[in-house]
This record gives sequence, C-alpha cells and structure tokens, in this order.
Amino acid sequence: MNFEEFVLAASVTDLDAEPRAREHADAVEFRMDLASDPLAALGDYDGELPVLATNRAAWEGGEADDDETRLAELAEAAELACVGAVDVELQSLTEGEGDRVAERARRAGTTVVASVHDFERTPPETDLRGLLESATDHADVGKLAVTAEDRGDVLDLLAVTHEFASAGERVATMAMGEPGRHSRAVAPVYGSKIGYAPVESEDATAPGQYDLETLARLVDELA
Ligand SMILES: O=C1C[C@@](O)(C(=O)O)C[C@@H](O)[C@@H]1O
Repeated sequence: MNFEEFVLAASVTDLDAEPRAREHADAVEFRMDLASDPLAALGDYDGELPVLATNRAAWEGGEADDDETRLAELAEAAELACVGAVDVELQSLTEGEGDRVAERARRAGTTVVASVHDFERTPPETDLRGLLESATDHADVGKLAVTAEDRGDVLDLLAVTHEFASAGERVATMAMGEPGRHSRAVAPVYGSKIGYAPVESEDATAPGQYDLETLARLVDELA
C-alpha cells in the first residue's frame, strides 16, 4: 500500500467483517488492540482487502497496555503478506521502541504510518504543523487525528493538511468528535490520504465517524 491515492479503510475489530467491507473499502484497518487473538486472526485471514494493522497503545487512546507485547505483535503483523501497512504512534517512534517495528516493516516492504492523536482538543496551527512534520519525517505517511471543539478547529486542520499535501507529503488527517465530523469527508479534498469508517456505525472506533457506506459516498461525491 503506498497511499499515493486516497485509501478508505474499514476500521474493524474482527477480520470476519472484511467481506462486508469489500464493496466500499480499499483496505481494512485491523484494530489488533480491540481483538481477542489478533495474530491468529491475521494468520487465518484470507480476505481480498489489504490490512492496515494498528495495535493502539492505552496511552494513546487504545486498549493495548503492555507496550513490549504490543510492539512485538505489531512487528510480527508487519511481516505478514496480508499486511500492507502498519500504524505506529509517533511517540513510540521518537521515544520508544517503535523504530524497531518500523525497521522490520520496511524490510518486509510494509508501509509505515506514524500517528498522533489528541482526544481532548485541536492544538494551535503551529503545533499541528510541527506534529505533522515530525510524523512525515519518521514514516511514509504522517497521520494526525485531533478533536474539534468547533468548526474553526477543522479549518486549521484542513489548512495544514493542504499545505503538506501541496508540498508532496503524504498525510492523513481527521477531526474527531461531532463538530469535526464533516472533516472526514472534506479532508481528502485537501489531500488527506486515509479515511477510517466502521462497517456499521455502532462499531465506531473513534468519535464522529460516519459508517463506511456513507463516507464512501461522501468522499466519492466530493472528489
Ligand atoms: O487513528 C485512527 C483514526 C481514528 O481515530 C479516527 O478518528 O477515525 C480511528 C482509529 O481506528 C484509527 O486508528
């Protein structure tokens, strides 16, 4: 997966959902931290869509609390043929052992997405820029998910997205929460390369997500 074109990822906690995602998604984001035996599930996976593997740390809003196990599992996943990309938290890449995962991923030809999340707010525009700069420096794709408290926050995020994408950087951005919901449909217009959506809205993996069919339609109509 090279993310040169926009990739719509169906965010799943169970890979058995993949057949239901095929019609609208380009990939499945497998939330390993929310699955019961993720490596076994990946081993058994015989779906059509490539997998973007995420094993989100508890300290970054996920459910994987032992960092050593979490990163070891993610590195193993990165080496599987069905896995086209792995998500590694930027903080793991800069301060933890995430760079080892990234190295193993690269050796296996797997794309690395460096991610940053803010579940509280949208940092000021200069900080957004700094975070995306660091994320794009450390990985093939820099991803920034923030929480919008008002529409103005989305404007800041879109401005920075546009700036990086225009400079040829591969970025993925979205504003979580209700005021930021429309960013999921609009950010791709400004160059964001990944969208996330649950197959069914009750299985959302972040606040403010559209269901897959809806996001696919909105992105298509705005493209
Ligand atoms: O990082 C992201 C983006 C996300 O948080 C969202 O807002 O859609 C959903 C997560 O599953 C994914 O790992």
